[in-house]
Amino acid sequence: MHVVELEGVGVRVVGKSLLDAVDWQVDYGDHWAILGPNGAGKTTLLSLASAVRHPTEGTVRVLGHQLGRVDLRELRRHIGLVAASQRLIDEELMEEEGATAHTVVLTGHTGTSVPLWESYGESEKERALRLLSDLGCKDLADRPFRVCSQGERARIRVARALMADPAVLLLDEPFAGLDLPAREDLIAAVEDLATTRPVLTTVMVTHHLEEVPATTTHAMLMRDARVLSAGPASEVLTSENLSECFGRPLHVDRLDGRWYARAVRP
Ligand SMILES: Nc1ncnc2c1ncn2[C@@H]1O[C@H](COP(=O)(O)OP(=O)(O)OP(=O)(O)O)[C@@H](O)[C@H]1O
Repeated sequence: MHVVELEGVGVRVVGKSLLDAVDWQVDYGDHWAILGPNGAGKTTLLSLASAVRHPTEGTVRVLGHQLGRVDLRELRRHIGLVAASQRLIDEELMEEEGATAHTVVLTGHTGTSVPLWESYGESEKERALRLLSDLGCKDLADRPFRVCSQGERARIRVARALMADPAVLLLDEPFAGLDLPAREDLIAAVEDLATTRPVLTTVMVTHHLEEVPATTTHAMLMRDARVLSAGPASEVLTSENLSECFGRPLHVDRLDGRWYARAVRP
């Protein structure tokens, strides 16, 4: 069984194809990075993998369950999603209520945007603290989420997503708006997760090759609603493939396991 499996998948809205003829398999313990220009279809792909939407055609299976034949809410309990689009809905309430970072992580246990205190025992409270510590933000436990920096919030969000002990963690542009140290802290935290949780599968959407963690095992390049290339990261993230994907000559370097891209000068 695959964690995520797409066969001949298309997603269409009136007059527009958001995904076209996509085949994809994610296995347990894989760490995928998905790259592509704006509008390529990356977020649409994640919305299928996170059981948020159905395909217009083809088959999507997540954790062995075919979308369309399963209770999506039940399935979503096993999927950790950190997406910019969720932020406004989930976090505004908690900010207004003055919730601490620890409380925000606890709400991941119930999958709610307000804390349900009767559902949290000592073991959940300790687990939330441990997750904050795993993400390198132990000292933030009692700090109001409202005052946490963007970089701290990004790591708290990952801790919250892990609170439900998901089989797969989906990260949609987790580095958006982070400065360099905050970006590097989050990359280090994601790399640590790959070491400390070998069975956790991750899929990350990002715009920048520099943000791809060294622990990434597989990559997909998307363009115009289609998959341009997908497979082992070292085979996919080449100068030739990246140049085709972003539509200009790029040179790709690899250093200490990370990837870097720059434009080829004429
Ligand atoms: N409901 C919709 N109706 C019409 N067009 C849509 C709809 N949802 C998405 N799109 C369009 O489909 C395309 C793919 O969107 P998607 O968000 O998947 O791209 P993306 O690769 O994540 O882009 P970005 O890097 O800019 O976030 C975009 O051009 C977007 O405007």
